[in-house]
Amino acid sequence: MRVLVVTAVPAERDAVTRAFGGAPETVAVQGAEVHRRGAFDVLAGGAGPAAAAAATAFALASAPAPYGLVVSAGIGGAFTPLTPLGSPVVASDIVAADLGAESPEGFLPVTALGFGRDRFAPPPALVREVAAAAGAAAGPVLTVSTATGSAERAGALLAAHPGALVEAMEGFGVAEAAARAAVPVLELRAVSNAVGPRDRDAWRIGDALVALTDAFGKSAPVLEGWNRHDHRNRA
Ligand SMILES: O=C(O)c1cccc(C(=O)CC[C@H]2O[C@@H](n3cnc4c(=O)[nH]cnc43)[C@H](O)[C@@H]2O)c1
Repeated sequence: MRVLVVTAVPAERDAVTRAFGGAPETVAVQGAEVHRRGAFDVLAGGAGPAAAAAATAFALASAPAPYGLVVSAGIGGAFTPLTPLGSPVVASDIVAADLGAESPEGFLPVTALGFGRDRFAPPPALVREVAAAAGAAAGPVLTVSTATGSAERAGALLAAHPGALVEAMEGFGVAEAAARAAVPVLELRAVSNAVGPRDRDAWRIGDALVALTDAFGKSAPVLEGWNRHDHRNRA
């Protein structure tokens, strides 16, 4: 089965392809470049949910053979010390954390406004298998358009989304595009920083990219072998 992996930046894309060894083949697609290695096509689609959705939609629509799975991958910020720097996290839910409206009573998700959707659920059995293979924690991963930079904002996000493990900026965009193509989605992140007061010097991007490579190396057989029609893979 073919797997499309979408990252934000080339450094994350290269961390993913390193997991498969050797040099990837480079294939031009509309608006981007896919790095192909075996069953995996890896694409740096840009930062933020809009760029991620556009890149994923183009890649899905222009693929010569259909993809069976789309994975949003990269580094991310952790809400809790339970997922320390350099640890992998797989999303049980991909949540649009700031898509909605403010109100005097707090944040209202877009669904409370009567339209759209605010989350996607990857196949639970796939989440379990990837978490076990990669040694990853599983839990909600938030998609934000603005990276959190204060303790107040971190607290507000956790109040609105209890149990959130990580925030990043692309998962929900990738998931929207995948859903429209009726392809299952997964999000796999490696923790580069703690969510809270902005301290870019404290980000451990190198360690997170190494962890991302390791997580993909361990998950690749599960991802490649995933078959959503196989009864063993159902929730
Ligand atoms: O400067 C570099 O070498 C470098 C290498 C790889 C990645 C980066 C990024 O800046 C990636 C941006 C990407 O990371 C996600 N991210 C990471 N931490 C957070 C966070 O605390 N809040 C939100 N997003 C985060 C996000 O998906 C960005 O698109 C730099």
